[in-house]
Amino acid sequence: MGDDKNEKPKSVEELLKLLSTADNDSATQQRSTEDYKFWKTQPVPKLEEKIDSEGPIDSSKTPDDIPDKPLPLLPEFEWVTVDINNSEELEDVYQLLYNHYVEDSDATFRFKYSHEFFKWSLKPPGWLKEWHVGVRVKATGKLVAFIAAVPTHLKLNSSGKNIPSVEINFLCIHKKLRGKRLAPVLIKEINRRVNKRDIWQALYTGGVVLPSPVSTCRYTHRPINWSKLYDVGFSHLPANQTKASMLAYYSLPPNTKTEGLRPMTLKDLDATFDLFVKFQSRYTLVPDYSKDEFAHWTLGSVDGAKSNVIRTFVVEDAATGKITDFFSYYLLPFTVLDNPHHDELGIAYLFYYASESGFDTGSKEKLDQYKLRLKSLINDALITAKADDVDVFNCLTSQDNPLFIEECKFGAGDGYLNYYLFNYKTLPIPGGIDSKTKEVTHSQGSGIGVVLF
Ligand SMILES: CCCCCCCCCCCCCC(=O)SCCNC(=O)CCNC(=O)[C@H](O)C(C)(C)COP(=O)(O)OP(=O)(O)OC[C@H]1O[C@@H](n2cnc3c(N)ncnc32)[C@H](O)[C@@H]1OP(=O)(O)O
Repeated sequence: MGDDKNEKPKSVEELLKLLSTADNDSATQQRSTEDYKFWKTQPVPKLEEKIDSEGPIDSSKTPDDIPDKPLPLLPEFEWVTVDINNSEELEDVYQLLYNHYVEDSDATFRFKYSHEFFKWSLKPPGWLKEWHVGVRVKATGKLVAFIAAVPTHLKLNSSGKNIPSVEINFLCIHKKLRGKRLAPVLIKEINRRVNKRDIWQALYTGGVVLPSPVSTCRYTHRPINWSKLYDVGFSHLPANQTKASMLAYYSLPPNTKTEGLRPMTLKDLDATFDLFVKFQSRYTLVPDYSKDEFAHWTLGSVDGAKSNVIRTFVVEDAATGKITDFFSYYLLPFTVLDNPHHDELGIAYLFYYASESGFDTGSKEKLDQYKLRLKSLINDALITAKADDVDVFNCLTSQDNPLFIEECKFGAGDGYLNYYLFNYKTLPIPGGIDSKTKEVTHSQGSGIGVVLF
């Protein structure tokens, strides 16, 4: 965690880094597109390319041009469509990801995806079963690889283009099958299935540097339960501090401060959606959600049942009844292995938010007012997250996050997240960090207005 240079982040940070940066080292950085055996064959911009115009890279195909059958696998494996409505099949995905997705080198922490988390992230409105693609061992039925697409529309506010797309996520191969070029086969298969539905663009993120990121954001972390983070080895005690001083520094008031703050309900949907749509125009790359999609992503379900994965709060003006602000975050804990005191770490990730105070930030005075409002809202998010047993609150340098990161005591981590568009060229989008030093640019936000898991 970067709030103190003396802290030496260990396993949790390492885990996030694996998810977010993987081989973000200088050796990888120096690869040219020609070194990417698979990616150099795909419709993505080259690393060396200077982009001067925006638009699809290959727009020559129709669904009829796309093969009806997947590429062949080795005879002992078979393609499957995973039915996540079937609890046994969902459990297969859970087990594959739990055991093989991302792990720190000590195997101390693992992402604790839940069935509910998968249902939320893999079943937004318009989801298709055939886009949950697996590879099973024919003899045993064991699921050994997975990749998923969910439908979305992306909007590039730079050009006003609306792009029917998918988000690709949860690419995972069993550890024993790594390095065997199965990933390109999975990517081609999900591409085939998506193309068959006449969709030709995709958004995906990753730590790996591939041809070619449209933006790069950095992870930042805000300790909430510092002593627990210290106990499990996430936070370290800086030489010039005491445990008491660290606890005092990260302590939070018991109650939220914003007047009219309360959990969002279905009856807030119309007003919150309008606020969101208007607010999102400040970023370059945003999801163009329908109201149904927005309801799914902010409420989890529209049947009134409390979600265990997504929290959304609105601010209602007492005098006018108007929704003036909202924020949301999702919960994705870590399992802590082999620790005598703790078996779980509560983790929240900032998701979407909006504030009327962001509509006019033209003057310094207005910008300062907006920054103050953001600080106050995010502090309240930390307080509500604490009540949900969250131990650390993470956010990227996407959206306007750099405007409150320092003020709200988030520390810059080692993890970077690259954003990619498949089959679409666009000018580079600022990711809230300096392109050379990679430090958070506190004076301005980023152009990335979309959040993936
Ligand atoms: C229009 C619709 C389009 C749809 C498709 C849009 C594109 C979607 C793209 C996918 C977005 C996924 C978003 C997420 O889910 S990001 C999460 C990725 N998953 C993990 O990190 C989990 C743990 N790791 C694994 O399970 C494996 O290591 C994976 C599966 C990642 C690679 O397996 P393995 O280690 O056994 O490798 P290989 O021998 O089979 O294959 C090597 C080739 O694969 C390229 N590689 C490695 N990692 C990634 C990566 N994260 N994105 C894209 N490509 C990647 C690599 O550069 C090399 O190509 P090239 O260097 O030779 O060229």
